[in-house]
Amino acid sequence: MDIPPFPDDAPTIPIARISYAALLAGDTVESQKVLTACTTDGFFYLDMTENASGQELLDDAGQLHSLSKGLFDAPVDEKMRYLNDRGKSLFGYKPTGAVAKDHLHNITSSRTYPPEMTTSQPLCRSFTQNAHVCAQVIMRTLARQLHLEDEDTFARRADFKAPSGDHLRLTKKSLNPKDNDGHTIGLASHTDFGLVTVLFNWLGGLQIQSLQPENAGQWCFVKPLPGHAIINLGDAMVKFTNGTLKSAKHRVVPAPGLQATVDRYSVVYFSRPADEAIMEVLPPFLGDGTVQIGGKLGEEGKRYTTREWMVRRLVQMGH
Ligand SMILES: O=C(O)CCC(=O)C(=O)O
Ligand SMILES: [Fe+2]
Repeated sequence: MDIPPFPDDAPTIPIARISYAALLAGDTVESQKVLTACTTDGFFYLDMTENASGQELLDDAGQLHSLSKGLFDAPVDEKMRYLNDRGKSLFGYKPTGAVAKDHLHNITSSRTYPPEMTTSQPLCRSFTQNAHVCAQVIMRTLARQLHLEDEDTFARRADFKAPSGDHLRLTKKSLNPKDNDGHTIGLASHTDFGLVTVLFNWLGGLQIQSLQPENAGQWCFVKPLPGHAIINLGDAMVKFTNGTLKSAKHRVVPAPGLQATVDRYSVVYFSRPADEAIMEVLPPFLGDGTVQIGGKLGEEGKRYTTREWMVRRLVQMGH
């Protein structure tokens, strides 16, 4: 891939670098790094190059990157045929496109996707399957590190075969010279809603807020690292653990330096609890019974299923 270099002088955050192969092997030092990352920055790099399923995920992400270029280059009226049903569904075309795990794997009935997407179904299936496994490996690692009796406490709530809001999202952001003014935000500050997000991008632009004393609170870039995915947790993990784990705020701004002159794509898998899973603090985190974190909905006292909760979050975010 021919992309301009990430500039040396752009402020970056040195998030942890963790080996996927080591997590799969149950390495305790690497596993501890996951828990530390998920209680501090909320983001970490996962090295995908040392094991077969990681490498496959990396290769599939590269192919989806190429596929994205074709999909987004289609004329607008062609793309509008696959328009997302705003406010009702996550899937279909909008300036960002998304494909449901459930549609790809015949878990629920599908919708119309562009022909390129249909012919690439094996690729999308393989990517979503491997990304789901990766998300569950992170969830099991966290459960073990938190000394939960059941290491599937989180992962079980993300049963692959159960209908859920899990999806693959392909995004493209084109250069708009007037955006490159140092102020424009491509994707406003937000936290992801779900369990674990597995992100691949090739250009800078993603930012999180620094925790380093010398520049605390400053938005700094998460510089893309070849061969690595970027992993972060969503609000469902915060809710389940009563605030023990963190879903960090992040945003996307134009890529720094010369990188701003080329189109920016990202390939993301969002894992979420199954639609029917109850969004509540799990017993090991109840402590003296005080719910620390009510989510962002002021929902104290009401039990929502994940589907209800996600719909409310979508409305809240103006989707
Ligand atoms: O494009 C990126 O690097 C991040 C995208 C993101 O945060 C999101 O889609 O939720
Ligand atoms: Fe996000």
